[in-house]
Amino acid sequence: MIEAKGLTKRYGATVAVDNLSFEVKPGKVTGFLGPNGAGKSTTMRMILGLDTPTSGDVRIDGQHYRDLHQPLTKIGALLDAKWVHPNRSARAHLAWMAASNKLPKDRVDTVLDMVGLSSVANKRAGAYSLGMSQRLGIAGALLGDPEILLFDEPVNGLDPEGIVWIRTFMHRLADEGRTVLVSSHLLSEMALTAEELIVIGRGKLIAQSSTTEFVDRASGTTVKVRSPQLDQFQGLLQQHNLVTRVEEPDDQSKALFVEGNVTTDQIGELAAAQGIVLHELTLQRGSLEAAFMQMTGDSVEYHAHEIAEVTDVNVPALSGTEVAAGPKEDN
Ligand SMILES: Nc1ncnc2c1ncn2[C@@H]1O[C@H](COP(=O)(O)OP(=O)(O)OP(=O)(O)O)[C@@H](O)[C@H]1O
Repeated sequence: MIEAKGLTKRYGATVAVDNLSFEVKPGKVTGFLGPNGAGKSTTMRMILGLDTPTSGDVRIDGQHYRDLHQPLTKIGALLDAKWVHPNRSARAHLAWMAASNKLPKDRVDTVLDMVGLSSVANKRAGAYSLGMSQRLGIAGALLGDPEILLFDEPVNGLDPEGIVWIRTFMHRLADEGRTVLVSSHLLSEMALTAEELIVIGRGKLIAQSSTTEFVDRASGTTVKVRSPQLDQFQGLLQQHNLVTRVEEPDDQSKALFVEGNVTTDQIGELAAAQGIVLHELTLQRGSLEAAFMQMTGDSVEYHAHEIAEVTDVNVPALSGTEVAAGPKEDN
């Protein structure tokens, strides 16, 4: 488990991470979400002892990174996929990492096989595509067979096949009981990958919950109903003070949507009590994008009009499936 308490990092006047407390538990993929500059990488660097907190604390199974006996056997990380000498082969790079951490040599071939790089293991890493480099970075993280894994933006720049591979791989690692923390600003991808979420904006915690709870809490649920007695049923639901709307998509029959976080059980029982025939009864969840916008809606309005005075949590608006990036300050 990773546990952060009041974690804070300042760079001069910039507060990169602001009194952040969270827990990352084993057996699940936890998504670490936030726009560019939110403080995700800084937090990961502090977990790994690469940056020192200005105040607060982060521990790995109760210990600071610096106090771990053989750190790579406890926690592995992919922070920067291009952090490999370009003239070294993947095998040589991993062999060097294994030797410098006193890890058994045979782990090199094991992890190359796990990430599907065995057939290109002797090629120069400098000639690798971004997808191959990400796989090599993941192999390095797995070298010590650690219980805890950190991946900073592992799917950035990957093609759809690479994205699906990484998603499936993360799920496998979590199913093996490992603690997996993955940062990303690709919300639609995180909705598929992460069971748990830690959402931050401007260094502060916005939410920590399961992905489902985050989406349901922020954007609510709707029940979709299709029925040959739709008008009659709509009237009945309105008598129960339920908010409904009817939609008629081109390719499907008319459907009724019941708002207000009602359950399919409630709607099904109302229909049964009146002998209404149902052809469909489905719970519809909002998207993670919609939830994120809802959670940060006030800030977005504020952002649009008074950007110069923003001092509190303020996550910029979203564009497509990504959290929009504000101008990043120089490091
Ligand atoms: N070494 C540094 N010196 C000064 N400022 C820094 C330094 N590292 C990070 N920052 C600033 O701290 C803030 C958080 O940056 P960080 O890279 O942790 O965010 P992030 O959420 O990982 O963003 P991205 O998605 O772009 O990787 C930003 O304002 C950034 O400019």
